Amino acid sequence: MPNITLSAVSKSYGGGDHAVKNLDLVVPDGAFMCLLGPSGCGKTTTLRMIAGLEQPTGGTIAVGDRVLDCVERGLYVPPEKRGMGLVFQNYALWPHLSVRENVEFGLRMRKVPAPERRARAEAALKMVHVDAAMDRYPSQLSGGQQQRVALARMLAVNPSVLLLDEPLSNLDARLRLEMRAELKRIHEESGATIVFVTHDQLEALTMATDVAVMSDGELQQLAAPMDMYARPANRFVAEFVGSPPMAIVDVGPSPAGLAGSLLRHVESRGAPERPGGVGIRPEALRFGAPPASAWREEALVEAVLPAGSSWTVRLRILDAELYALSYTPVEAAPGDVLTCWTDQLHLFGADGARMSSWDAAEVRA
Ligand SMILES: Nc1ncnc2c1ncn2[C@@H]1O[C@H](COP(=O)(O)OP(=O)(O)OP(=O)(O)O)[C@@H](O)[C@H]1O
Repeated sequence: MPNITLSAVSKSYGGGDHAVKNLDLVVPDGAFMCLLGPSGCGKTTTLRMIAGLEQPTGGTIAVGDRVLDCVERGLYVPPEKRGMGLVFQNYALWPHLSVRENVEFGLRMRKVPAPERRARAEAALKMVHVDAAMDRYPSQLSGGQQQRVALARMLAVNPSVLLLDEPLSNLDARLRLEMRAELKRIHEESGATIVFVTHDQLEALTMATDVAVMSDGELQQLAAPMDMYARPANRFVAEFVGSPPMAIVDVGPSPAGLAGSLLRHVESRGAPERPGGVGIRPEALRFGAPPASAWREEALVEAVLPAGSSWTVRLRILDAELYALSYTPVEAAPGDVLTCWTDQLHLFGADGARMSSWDAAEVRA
């Protein structure tokens, strides 16, 4: 299936505020795209518009050359004619049908002959590893198994586009982890295009090939997950993606303390413009002997929080409190003073946008 293209898509409910504003988005064929953002940012509305469950109030949605929605031309293709599979947060399995019958249901509706139906249902259940429970009823399955059956039901129909709205939200932490790996495998094996809605940045980073971050109905950044993590396009994305989040130090008109120290450093490193904010990821804050090009300061250790495989350290640096995240043991105690440094600073302009000229300057340096 070709790309899904949203052009200047808007949606307002009942003439109120826009849930989605002027959205331009291309979902490439075969992509695993996550729509990521906080509650109410418009991601579910976007997914429902792609599915045809909501009609946009402005713009165009197309798959390749086939226009599915065009507000200007009064064009709208209903969900059942879009050839897309849907799984929503509250997946409903028929309680009186066995697992196999549940998966065959959609195929029966499409009048697929019985032997083929059976074979496709079994193949889909194998793909999600629930084939051993084929003759059980939903009430005899765990939540995770039920979730997989819902996925199998969708996969059996063989859609080239899968639309998933927080499908892992009812699962416990261990199952979520397992299902992330499963979904990634299913994506690779099926070759389907997946659009996945989540507010969980870890889910987006671990599974997606492309992440679209939304806020307040608007697209903030569209990028491959690790590119987004390394080079967030603006302060919103920088603070939303990453845990613990990036600290962004405001640089006012007469910066003192930590802001002053950071500003002096970036100016000495040839920052092309004066930033409005300087961001530091906790794991980019290091201890010990810094390289000559790094920013450095003395830091007072306030607390050390070991968590098995990582150590979070709360530091006071000049007038500010920052968190450092280390994946090697931190042998320090409250009251100790350490030299901390980083060579990975993120600069944002007064408007909050990333100063990519700084990234380029850093690469040259
Ligand atoms: N049927 C509706 N009628 C009126 N307003 C709606 C409707 N559906 C969504 N909205 C509003 O549109 C905005 C976007 O909602 P949407 O559900 O798309 O966000 P979301 O990012 O998916 O949030 P969540 O993660 O909480 O589901 C919100 O302000 C919401 O209140």
